[in-house]
Formats: sequence, structure tokens, C-alpha cells
Amino acid sequence: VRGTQLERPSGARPGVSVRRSFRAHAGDQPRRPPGPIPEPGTMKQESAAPNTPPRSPSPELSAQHPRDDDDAQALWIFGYGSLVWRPDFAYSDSRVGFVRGYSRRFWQGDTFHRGSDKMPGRVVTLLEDHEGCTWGVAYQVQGEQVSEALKYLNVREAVLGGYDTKEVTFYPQDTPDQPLKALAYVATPQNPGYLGPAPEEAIATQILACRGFSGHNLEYLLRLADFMQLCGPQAQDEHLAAIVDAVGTLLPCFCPTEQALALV
Ligand SMILES: N[C@@H](CCC(=O)N[C@@H](CS)C(=O)NCC(=O)O)C(=O)O
Repeated sequence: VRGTQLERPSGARPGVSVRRSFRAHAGDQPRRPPGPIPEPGTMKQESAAPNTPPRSPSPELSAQHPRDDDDAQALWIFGYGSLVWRPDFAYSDSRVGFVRGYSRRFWQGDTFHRGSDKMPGRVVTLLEDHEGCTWGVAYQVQGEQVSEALKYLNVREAVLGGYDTKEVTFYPQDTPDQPLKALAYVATPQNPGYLGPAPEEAIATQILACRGFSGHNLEYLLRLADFMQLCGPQAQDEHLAAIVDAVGTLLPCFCPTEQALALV
């Protein structure tokens, strides 16, 4: 998946106009805070939050597929939001697939990457749902990549985003009979940025109005919708599709008319 072009499967559902094809890990890098672009793993702790050391994964999680040298262990990290298109850490392998028992929801507020303190954006988290299934990308990190990735994600996801780590079972699309243990970052209702449920129209309005250091909230929504369209018709996310449809309905209200443009 890394840097390759996933061809859109035939019969993909109509909806967001998918640009040519989804380049999962390439394309223009979203904006970051002013100043030098931090290398993965070097983002300084920019929040007032205490210096939280990266949570080391459970022994089972990091014991998977140990390489020749025993202490170099492999870890899978599951991404289902911005990590799908912008992991920004070094990894050795990646798989498209899904986790069961969770549904993706735009219920986490974001005052850094896709919003501000005055106008928090909305990004995704996982909701425990016995009937749920969430598609995304799992990345395998090995050796030194493990600590680098965890250090970087601790800042990006935990310190700046309010996410916590959770162990999930990931089913690769091509080998669903060989599931993998993976680490996921989940925003629980106990984190201060959690916004919780809202009508999809209200979520769409908020997304249309917000932007942050990583770019517009609409880009976040559409890149995720792009990915989902390319996963194939079997990968349904009705919540995401309803928000994209609501954005399509609302967009004319947010787009200046020719007359208004002529006035500027
Ligand atoms: N943890 C989810 C969601 C991650 C996510 O979207 N986190 C936000 C933090 S609030 C982020 O990193 N945003 C970067 C961006 O919007 O480009 C994932 O695995 O993708």
C-alpha cells in the first residue's frame, strides 16, 4: 500500500468524487505548525499535558513475529482516520483490512490538527459496537521503528489529540483467516476533547467550518472517504457516507456566489 496507487475497484459506490486513485502515503503533506517540519518522533510535547512517556505495547502485542535477533520485535499499528493517509512514521509493511466490534465515529473534537480552541474540528474515534466493522490500514514497525513510531504517535495522538492506546484484532483484507494483534489509538468519552454523538448534518457543518495546523477538516473527511471507496463495496461506513452526503448538500451554502466573488 505504501506509496503505491490503489486502483478503484469496479462498482465502487457513488459518493465522493475519488480523484484519479488513492495514493495512500504520498501526495501533498498537510500544513503543520509554523517552523521547521518535525521529523517523525521528534515532535516536541507542545501541550500543557505532562510529559507522558509513550505507552509500551503489551508483551503479546510486541511479541508477534519476533525477528532473528530476539529483542528486535515487530508491532502492528492500526490506523482508521488520518493514519490511513498520513502515518508519518517509518514502517516495514502495511495491510488494508478491518477490525470487528468497533464502529468509526466523528465524535472526537480536535483543536490542533483540524480545528482551533474557538472552533474545534471533528475527527474519528472507535466506538465499541458488537455489530461494528471498521476498515483501515495496519502498519508493521520493527526494531528501532517501534520506539520511533510510539514516541511520534504519543505526541500526535495522545498529547495533541487526546487518544489512548487499545489492543485490537486486525483482519487483513487478503488473509482474514490470519488475524493480527494491533495497537490502535482510540479517543474515549473520558478525554477532554470528546464531543460525542451529533446529527450528521451538524457534524458536516462543523467540518465545513473548521481548519487547523494540519489543514482543513474537510480534507480529513474526503481523504477518509476516498480510502473507503477504494476498499471496495464490501467496506461500508454509513456514518461516514451520511456526513459526506450532508457536506454535498451544505456546500452551496458555504461557497461564495459569483456575485459575492465579483465584489471582492
Ligand atoms: N487514531 C485514529 C485517528 C487519528 C487522527 O485522526 N488523529 C488526529 C489527531 S486529533 C491526527 O493525527 N490528525 C492529523 C491530521 O489531521 O492530518 C487513526 O488511527 O487514524
